[in-house]
Amino acid sequence: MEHHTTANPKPVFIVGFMGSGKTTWGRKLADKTGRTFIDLDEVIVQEIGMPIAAYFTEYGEHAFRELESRTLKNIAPDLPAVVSTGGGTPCYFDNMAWMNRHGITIYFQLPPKALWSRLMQTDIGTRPALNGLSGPELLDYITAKLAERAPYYEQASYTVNQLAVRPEELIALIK
Ligand SMILES: Nc1ncnc2c1ncn2[C@@H]1O[C@H](COP(=O)(O)OP(=O)(O)O)[C@@H](O)[C@H]1O
Ligand SMILES: O=C(O)C1=C[C@@H](OP(=O)(O)O)[C@@H](O)[C@H](O)C1
Ligand SMILES: [Mg+2]
Repeated sequence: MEHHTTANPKPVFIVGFMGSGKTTWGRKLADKTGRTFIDLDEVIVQEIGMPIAAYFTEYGEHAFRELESRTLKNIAPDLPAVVSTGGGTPCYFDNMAWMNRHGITIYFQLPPKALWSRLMQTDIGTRPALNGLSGPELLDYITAKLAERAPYYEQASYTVNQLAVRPEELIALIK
């Protein structure tokens, strides 16, 4: 990928619910396009020196959202990066408008059931926004939370069906 030149130098922001594959696909997409990969949660974890769940417990969600917004806006506007955001990032402050102004935004859309089955297979404790829920209660929670967040996600430049999209289609979007 060394010789790849990126025609579009703006950062690409991937948005969507927890479990939609932002981190997994973001990394792959960056690899395939020669862009720098940035996982917003990982940058935050590096800075605070503790897991996000521990930060939530110690300082509360509001402090996390402020830190998240500040970290997002520290990303250089001319860095050709793929940025995997956190599931809540677009829904606080003017973050979504900021991302749309500074880069290309892609919403990874998935139905609640698909998100649920993925999240059920991960360590739920690492995602404080799930409140430790599992089983049918988690599905209800995902359904309600997704309905609340969808209006923000839908402001993205592109919405893709994450279950059907092929990597080449995503690459074409950001060329
Ligand atoms: N395309 C996919 N198909 C099936 N499982 C996936 C896919 N992409 C990601 N996953 C799984 O779903 C979980 C959440 O993925 P992750 O990339 O961390 O999502 P996000 O960053 O959006 O929360 C992980 O366990 C991952 O292995
Ligand atoms: O949806 C949310 O509110 C959150 C999602 C997480 O990111 P992922 O979507 O990558 O799990 C992380 O930012 C934090 O735990 C809060
Ligand atoms: Mg992630």
